[in-house]
Amino acid sequence: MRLSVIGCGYLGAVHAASMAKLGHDVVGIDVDQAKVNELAAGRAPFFEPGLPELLAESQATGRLKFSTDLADAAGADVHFVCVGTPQRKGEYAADLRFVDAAVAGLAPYLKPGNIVVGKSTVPVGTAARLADQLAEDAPGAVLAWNPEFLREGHAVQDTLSPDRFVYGVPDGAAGTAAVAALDEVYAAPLSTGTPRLTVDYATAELVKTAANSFLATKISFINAMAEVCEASGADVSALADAIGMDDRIGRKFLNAGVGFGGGCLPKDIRAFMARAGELGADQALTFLREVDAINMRRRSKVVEMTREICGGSLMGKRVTILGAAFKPESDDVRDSPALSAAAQMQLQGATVTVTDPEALQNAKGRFPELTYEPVTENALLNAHAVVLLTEWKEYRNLDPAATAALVTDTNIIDGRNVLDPAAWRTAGWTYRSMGRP
Ligand SMILES: NC(=O)c1ccc[n+]([C@@H]2O[C@H](COP(=O)([O-])OP(=O)(O)OC[C@H]3O[C@@H](n4cnc5c(N)ncnc54)[C@H](O)[C@@H]3O)[C@@H](O)[C@H]2O)c1
Ligand SMILES: O=c1ccn([C@@H]2O[C@H](COP(=O)(O)OP(=O)(O)O[C@H]3O[C@H](CO)[C@@H](O)[C@H](O)[C@H]3O)[C@@H](O)[C@H]2O)c(=O)[nH]1
Repeated sequence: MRLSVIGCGYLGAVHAASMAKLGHDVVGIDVDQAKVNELAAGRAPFFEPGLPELLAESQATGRLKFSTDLADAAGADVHFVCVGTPQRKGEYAADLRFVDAAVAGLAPYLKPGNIVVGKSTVPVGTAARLADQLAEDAPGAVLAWNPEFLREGHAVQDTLSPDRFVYGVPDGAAGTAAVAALDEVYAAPLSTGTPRLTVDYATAELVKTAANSFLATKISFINAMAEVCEASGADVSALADAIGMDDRIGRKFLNAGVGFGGGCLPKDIRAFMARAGELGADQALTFLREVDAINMRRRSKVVEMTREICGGSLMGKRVTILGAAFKPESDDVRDSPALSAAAQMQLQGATVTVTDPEALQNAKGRFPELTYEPVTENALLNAHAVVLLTEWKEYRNLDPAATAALVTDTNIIDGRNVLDPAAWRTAGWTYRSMGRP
């Protein structure tokens, strides 16, 4: 099939390359010329394991092209909308300008029977509004909403072998046509038995925001337990292991620490609260306000712990932060707990050096006031405190004795509960973690 993918960021670039891998002819469109140049040259404009190989492979077949000109999307049968829906400045609500612009820009190039497929995460009600707009601007084109559940760091695998497909489609013949088109696009993964659910627009939109809200709630639940563990001397990791053995609960997403960040969970729970308010259902989601508050408290908590381990003040202290990305295997620093805590420490008078294997360039753009050092050993030199905030493998595998030889004071805070407390203490470190004694 001929496909277009509008918006080639973390979602769209992986989607475009993966669809070409499935055998489709794909054109990826983005307004960012630098990003398109990189992609067109076969290079990934961000770090995502497996994406460079996929880009090279798909481009060698001639089935994957990139452009900044929406006119190049003309001729495609199915158009995927993958543009950003960030949090609006100073508000909780999602900024839908990019989605609106993408759909409006696409309309003149659509032919009757073309399918426009929204993949961006949007507030419930957006698809119905866009379908009305398309009915006027591009009669005969059909809108579907097909939310995406990929995780950064696993994006290629999640796209090619998802847990499920969710199709939000209109009633009647238009819906049948949209389902048939999406089934053809995803024929290969569907043939392996991947479940596929066909629902209305509102349900499809809500499946996505509900899933992210559930994941955020699970993380904040365990972080709330970590607060109680900190007050009582219990061990949150042992607690998570024990409750996670109950199949009804499950161990995944019960890792306590500095909390969740990224371009999805924080903004999605906020946009969901804002939308529920507009719908008069805000009471239903007041718990998400608490989920957000618990999460933000963890960032302040790690700053407080660093202050304590440094003797009560950060003034004049050298602090090394291990990790800048919001999670390992990603260079994404959007709403990164690590950088947020680092900036708070710097404001309290510390000289903060941040290291990360992939995210330093992005981090510099967001927090130019911090010091960045790509080589872990150099970043550790003469530190008064080391704070692990993104659990990259190389930080999990640090040798406590060798690390002790680099620093001024052997103080470490494990903000992701991934180090072995006994090994670090034996090597002479004052070791503290979040929710573990
Ligand atoms: N990142 C993820 O892991 C992930 C997973 C599932 C869903 N989502 C959702 O997918 C959407 C995109 O997220 P992302 O992380 O890829 O964002 P991103 O910021 O990395 O990418 C968005 C891209 O859209 C481009 N763009 C903006 N307006 C455009 C227009 N009018 N025409 C063409 N391109 C345009 C931008 O230049 C940018 O490259 C969001 O709604 C997000 O919530 C993201
Ligand atoms: O037990 C855990 C698990 C995760 N995290 C943190 O939670 C954040 C989000 O992690 P993850 O969900 O793995 O990353 P994303 O790539 O943001 O993926 C989420 O957001 C995407 C965009 O909507 C969805 O598609 C995915 O399904 C959803 O998992 C990160 O900061 C993690 O460090 C924890 O603190 N504890």
